[in-house]
Amino acid sequence: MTGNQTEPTDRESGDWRSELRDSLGVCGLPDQQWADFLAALEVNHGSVMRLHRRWIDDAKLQCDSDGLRAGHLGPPVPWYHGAFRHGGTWQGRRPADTLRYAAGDFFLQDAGSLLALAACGADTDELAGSLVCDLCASPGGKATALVEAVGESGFVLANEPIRSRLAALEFNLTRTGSDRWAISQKDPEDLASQLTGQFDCVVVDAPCSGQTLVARGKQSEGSFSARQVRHSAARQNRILDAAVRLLRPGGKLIYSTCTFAVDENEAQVQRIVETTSMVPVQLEALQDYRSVTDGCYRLWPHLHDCAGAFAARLDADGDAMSSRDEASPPHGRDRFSSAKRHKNRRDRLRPRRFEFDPGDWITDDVAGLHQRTIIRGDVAMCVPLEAPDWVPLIAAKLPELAYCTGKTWKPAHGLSRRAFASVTPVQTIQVDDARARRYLSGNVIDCALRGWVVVTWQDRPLGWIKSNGSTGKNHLPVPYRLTGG
Ligand SMILES: C[S@@+](CC[C@H](N)C(=O)[O-])C[C@H]1O[C@@H](n2cnc3c(N)ncnc32)[C@H](O)[C@@H]1O
Repeated sequence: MTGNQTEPTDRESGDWRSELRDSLGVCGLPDQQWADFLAALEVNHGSVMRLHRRWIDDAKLQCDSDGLRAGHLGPPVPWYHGAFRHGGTWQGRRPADTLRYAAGDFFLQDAGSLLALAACGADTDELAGSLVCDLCASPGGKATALVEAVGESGFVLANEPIRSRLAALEFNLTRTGSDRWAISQKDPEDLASQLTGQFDCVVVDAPCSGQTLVARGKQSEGSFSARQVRHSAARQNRILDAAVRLLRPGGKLIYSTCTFAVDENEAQVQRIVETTSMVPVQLEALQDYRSVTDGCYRLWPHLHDCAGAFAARLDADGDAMSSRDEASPPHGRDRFSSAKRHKNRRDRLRPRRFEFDPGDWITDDVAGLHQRTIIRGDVAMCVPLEAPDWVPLIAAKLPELAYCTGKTWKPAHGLSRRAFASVTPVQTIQVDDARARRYLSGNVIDCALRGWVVVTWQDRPLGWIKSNGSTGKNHLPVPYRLTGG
């Protein structure tokens, strides 16, 4: 795409601007905004920092001022509590090179992607204790916020059908420090057949023509073509129909895209309203971003300093859904019968005794108290006891507990990161900034302890070392290391 701006009257065939203008349909911009919109489309708006909820005061959802403001956080993102602009560097470094980022204090994402999270109340207590499905989850910009939002009594199933995208999702979920998640790799229709009527909230951040991503070089001009829009809309129809089936009566559906085309946005919502008992929800907090269709919200690059975004909120009419689902078994264990039939034979769900002793690494009795442990091949994973029965049967990946090399079991990196939540390490070593940076760069660090030790920085767990009483060998997996020096 070139930087040339085109007048609204330019309609020669094949021009991406006219295709874009056509695709906006009823959401078309007034002529006087068109040039600004086109110019803003080509600007890279940069990412914002979404703070982990543990750094936001629970009672008032006020930003914890401990060092965050001093680190030169910019203005807050108006549509999402706890997200801030940062102006390119923070604490003199790129945000992704800071110790706070390595420790999981914040995530970096486009401000527009926070619109969908605001629509489901992920920045409030609305989702606390909920069972949430993120149906199109990788790389996890939304799933990580959802995991934080459901807290210690909820659970998130992060589904991503494309295998090659699971690693990024797992990486980001591990950074949350929570064990209240599982990853599935299912086609949405298959998932809906297995888990009909289970979820309090389903988030569909749908694959789309990606018209907002052109400035970031992630999408070509082809994303503006009517053909591409039609192709995406057809896929969205299928995903949305599956999403509705996954909802329990009274549950909420969040639909979002990163495209402008009305056929992928408002028209999808309209279709769902007309063909199901879902009801659009007007959200007081998002009134400034209302679109032409009830329950729909938009951000524009020239108005809101972000790539642009669409989000909608629809709630399931409890009564209508109950009668629709009368033929289905009630909410509860029976629902999982079909999933149970497909029980994964690789799982050893309740090993008679561990082939390793997690008590060498953590003080909690992982087996008996809070977790079910599942061993698949060389990896031991865990599920909170209160999570639904179907979780191990559906999950492609779960929070890791340990892994085996040769005959030796070693603690998984994810276990060290959960030192915030369910896990208490037997041994920790507190390090200052310089040693933290050395550790996060993959180096050994001095340590007078022996055995497995969690390295902590400002009380935040960073990862494991195995120490011989003088030197701690670095066990931080490469993807979690800092690259900025
Ligand atoms: C817009 S991205 C999701 C971004 C993610 N929610 C986040 O916030 O980081 C859409 C995702 O949907 C996945 N996807 C592709 N086809 C799909 C399908 N048929 N059903 C569900 N998800 C699909 C893509 O692989 C991609 O990871």
